[in-house]
Amino acid sequence: MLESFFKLKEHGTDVRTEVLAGFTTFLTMAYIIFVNPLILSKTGMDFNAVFVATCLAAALGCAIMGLVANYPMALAPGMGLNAYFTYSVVLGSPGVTWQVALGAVFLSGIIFLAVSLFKVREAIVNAIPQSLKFAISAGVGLFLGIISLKSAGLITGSPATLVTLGDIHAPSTLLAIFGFFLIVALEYRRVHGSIIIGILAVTVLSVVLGLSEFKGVFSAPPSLAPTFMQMDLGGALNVGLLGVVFVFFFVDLFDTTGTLVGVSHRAGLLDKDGKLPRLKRALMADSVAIVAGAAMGTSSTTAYVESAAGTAVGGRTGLTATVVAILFLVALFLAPLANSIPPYATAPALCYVAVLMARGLAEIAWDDLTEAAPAVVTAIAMPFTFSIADGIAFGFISFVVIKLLAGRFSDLRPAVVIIAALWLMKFAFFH
Ligand SMILES: Nc1ncnc2[nH]cnc12
Repeated sequence: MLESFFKLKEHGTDVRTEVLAGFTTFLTMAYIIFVNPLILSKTGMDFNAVFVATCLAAALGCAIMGLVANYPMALAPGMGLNAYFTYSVVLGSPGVTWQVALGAVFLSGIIFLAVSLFKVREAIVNAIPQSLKFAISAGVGLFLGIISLKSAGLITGSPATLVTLGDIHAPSTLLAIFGFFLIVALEYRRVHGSIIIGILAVTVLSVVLGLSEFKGVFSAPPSLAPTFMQMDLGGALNVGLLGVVFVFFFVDLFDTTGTLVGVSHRAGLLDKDGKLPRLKRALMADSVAIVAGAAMGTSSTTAYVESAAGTAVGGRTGLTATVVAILFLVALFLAPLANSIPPYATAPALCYVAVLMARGLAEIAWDDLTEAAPAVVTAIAMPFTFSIADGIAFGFISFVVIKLLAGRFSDLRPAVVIIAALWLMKFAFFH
């Protein structure tokens, strides 16, 4: 039955390989069930409810990806947008509650669903300059980088220089540094689950040193009630939040499309035209999980680059993603373990994901100043304004201005000029 449903033989794989691939991918991305609740609960959201929402949104996204799209790609609430949700949308904007932010995620998911079903998606993706696409993902990496350094205690605020070196003798900071080196070393040696091993190693040392409390491993799944159906759609429809909805939609569109195509390319799943044959279904898996995730209580779900770990050990079909979905359901029983993990144990994982995402910088056309300058502006503005949205805005505006000044009018697609003009108006009238 599995054979015919997932067309295993046709893809040159078997049940054993697919199950192994599912376990491998799950282990590389399971850190999100600990990291996501820690980040989102800073907004006042209930930690345990976010933990449950994270597991369920990931399980739903993976199940649709596996059973409907038949791809070995896993999904979960994405790093980057969870930080944007917390630090920029809720903590950074007076009056915006986490309920309103969830409403914005929900709306972005509906737009994503509509755009994926109709042909608009390709038009949008094709209209955005390559260098800005890579700069956005690299900038999100740098944004995660500054957050990780802050939560590790490695940097701190300074009235004279804005940021400065933190207390590098603090035991928690030293543990975070150790965790990062451990993850990089294990990853270099191709140990599966290196990120989760790093998080757990720091947690165990922290408990042994008496810095944090161990609250157990297993329990019945906690209640979802504190965040379930709490989103405020009316609040999110406020004109001042249109930019936020746009950023959730826009970043996820590039994040997911880029990841799906990148991982599929490496796994040999693209057709002879370099396209993903069932991309529409794959994007549907993501948009449904975004909408359901917002209703349950988490920021946007996205396709995970970590899926490459599973395809590297032979995962080729939706059975891999289905196994990941089942494992996320099993993870619902790990709430006490999630509650035992201190922020400085997840900081190394954030920093490692920053390393992965910064890779986009290599793809920028460095020899063309009119491409490189806006790309660098985009990427560095994200950590320094502490906002993915401002980074995107700076990127589009500087791209248009620089191309105009250089007389390179043919490089300017109407969509890019319109987006730049809208951001400029927002800065002029709403900031
Ligand atoms: N935003 C993201 N995009 C792709 N893969 C990820 N893994 C964790 N966060 C991710």
